[in-house]
Amino acid sequence: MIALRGLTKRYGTTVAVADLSLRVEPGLVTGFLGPNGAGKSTTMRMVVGLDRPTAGTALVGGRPYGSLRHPLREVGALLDANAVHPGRSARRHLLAMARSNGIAASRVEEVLAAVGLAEVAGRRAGAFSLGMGQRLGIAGALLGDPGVLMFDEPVNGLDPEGVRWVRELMRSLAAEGRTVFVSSHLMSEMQLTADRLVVIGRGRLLADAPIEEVLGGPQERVLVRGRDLPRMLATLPQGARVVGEPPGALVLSGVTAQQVGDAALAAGVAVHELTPQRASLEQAYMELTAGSVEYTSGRKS
Ligand SMILES: Nc1ncnc2c1ncn2[C@@H]1O[C@H](COP(=O)(O)OP(=O)(O)OP(=O)(O)O)[C@@H](O)[C@H]1O
Repeated sequence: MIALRGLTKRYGTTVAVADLSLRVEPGLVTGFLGPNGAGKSTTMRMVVGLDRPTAGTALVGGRPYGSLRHPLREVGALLDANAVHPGRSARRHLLAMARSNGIAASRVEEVLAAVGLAEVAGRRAGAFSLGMGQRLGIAGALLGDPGVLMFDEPVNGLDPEGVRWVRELMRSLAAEGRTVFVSSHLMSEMQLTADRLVVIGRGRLLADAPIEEVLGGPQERVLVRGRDLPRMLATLPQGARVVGEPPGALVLSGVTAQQVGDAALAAGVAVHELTPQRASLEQAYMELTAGSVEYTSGRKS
């Protein structure tokens, strides 16, 4: 578990992280979201002792990172995939990390195979592609078989197969009972991967909840396309509302797809499409962070 209490970081007059208190629980994938500059990387860096909090605490398994004897066995982190000596091979890089943390050299071969780098492990890390660098960073995080894992933008630069691999890896690490804390700007990917979400903006906590709650619960919308839709509206149950009118269709809330289908049948209206629509995380995220975006393009929409 990761526990933050009143965690605060200032750089001069910039408040990067402001009084953040939360727990990242084991057995779940917790997504960490926020606009550029929101303070995600700074928060993660403080958890692993790379930055000193101005105030507050960050604990891993109940202890400060600095007091862990073999930190890589407690918490693995992918924070900056470029933080590898470019002249070193992937294998030598991992062997050096293993040695300093009392980890068996055989584990290096295991993680190289797990991330798909076994065949290129002898090559200079400096010649790696962005995606290979990410895989090497993930290998480093997994090296000590830790109970807590943090990944800052792990799918950055990965191809679709790699993105899917990361998703499955996160899910399986959580299923093994580990704590998985992962930041990303890819909302569609987070929607598929995370159980819980922590959203911050300008260093402050905006949401800390199960993903379903952030998405606004199970109230579905239903898109219906067909002929004579206005005729059908009269037969819908009470509570049904039209919330959108894309060309040739209606978007309804307050009813299920089944109720809409039944109402259409009762009204003798031909239906060409009937689709339940879930709120997208992107939409929910945009609404949550609307007031906290630091860097915006000039265009207003
Ligand atoms: N070493 C530093 N010196 C001064 N300011 C810093 C430093 N590191 C981060 N900041 C500032 O702290 C704020 C938070 O930055 P941080 O990198 O943690 O955000 P982030 O949420 O990870 O952003 P992104 O999504 O763009 O990676 C920003 O305003 C940033 O400019």
